[in-house]
Amino acid sequence: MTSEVGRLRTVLLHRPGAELRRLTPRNNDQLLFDGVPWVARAQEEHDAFAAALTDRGVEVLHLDRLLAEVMGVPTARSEVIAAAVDDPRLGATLRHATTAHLSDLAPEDLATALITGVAHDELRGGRGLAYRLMGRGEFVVPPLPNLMFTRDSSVWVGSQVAVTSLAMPARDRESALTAALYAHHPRFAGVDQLYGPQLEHLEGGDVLLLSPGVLAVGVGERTTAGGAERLARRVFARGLARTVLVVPIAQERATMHLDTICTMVDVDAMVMYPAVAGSLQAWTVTAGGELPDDADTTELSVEGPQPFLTAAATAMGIDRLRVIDTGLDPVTAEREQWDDGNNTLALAPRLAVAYERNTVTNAALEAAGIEVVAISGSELGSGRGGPRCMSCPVLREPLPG
Ligand SMILES: NC(=[NH2+])NCCC[C@H](N)C(=O)O
Repeated sequence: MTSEVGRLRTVLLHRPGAELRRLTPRNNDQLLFDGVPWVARAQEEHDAFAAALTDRGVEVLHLDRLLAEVMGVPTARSEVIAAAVDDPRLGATLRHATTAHLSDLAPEDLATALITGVAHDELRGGRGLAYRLMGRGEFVVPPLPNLMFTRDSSVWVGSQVAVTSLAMPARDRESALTAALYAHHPRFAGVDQLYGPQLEHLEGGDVLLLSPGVLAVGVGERTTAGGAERLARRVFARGLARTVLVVPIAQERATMHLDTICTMVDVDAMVMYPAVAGSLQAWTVTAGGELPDDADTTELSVEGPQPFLTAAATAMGIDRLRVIDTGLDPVTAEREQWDDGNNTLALAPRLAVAYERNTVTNAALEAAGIEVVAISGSELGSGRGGPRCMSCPVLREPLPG
């Protein structure tokens, strides 16, 4: 995969399940939701999203199904169980009981438990001090309600996949699941892994494939400069890119990832939040010398900063990157940015999935010649993620020419 807009062939989604039923007004902030979604409706919305993709010829892979399939593989099981109990809250006795509980589960039930979490009263054989002191509403293994944002836990560059290292404690275990999937599922046999969960923080929502050979990586609340640096070294050494634009973004919830501010909708066009369009800067990172065998020691050349739009056009070898604004006036723009108006998923050049609620932005896209496939996201949106966050493209057709 070398672009954000080549015709989408295969995508990894996760239909939200019982893990969303774990959200309460007491835990939703910590679990990174802005409310308590109506789960059945969120599932309907997600089904409609998946149908919009399959109707247009996209193969949809489901993370939970692949995970259930891979939970029959002993090494995959032990890796994800180890990650689930690697939690200092547990202590040795509870860790042991939890390991035993999970190890006894059939593949499908294990996959469910890893995603939905294990509540205090669901643990068979729970005992010991940590267990007895734990409140009834607490989780021995916390749920993963953000798993539906498959964009963040892995990202493909070319034919390789980067299993990411998620920054927020509520999400860091997600990449243990994607790591197991890519390492052990026959569907991904032979795929090289470009990154790993123990490395510097890096999330897929911050990685944009601007054009073949050119990546933009947002650095802010989630991805660190260290993460961007390691990814850059690795993509250069493996010949997957020649330029990485490192783009600092405000460290706040509204702009948690670069893809909350801008996404590609055509080979030379982005939808972008106008409040930042003028001030966004980029550091241009390229390989600084010979490419050694050990990717992590590649010299880097760092230039800039420069206005992002200028740096991007230069790196992409085009005169100008066209920008379509989110909203029209600043208030509408702020509202539609918050509701993921910028977070579109391109199915092909000039064809993108967007939330229907962002009517002003969608009209601007249509006026600019971008066909919008509108989906509803009233419940899905409470997790603050749109069509791009909810999808991990696995295969796109190369761009013509
Ligand atoms: N690529 C994205 N913009 N992902 C959105 C993730 C939303 C999720 N609730 C979080 O806070 O992590």
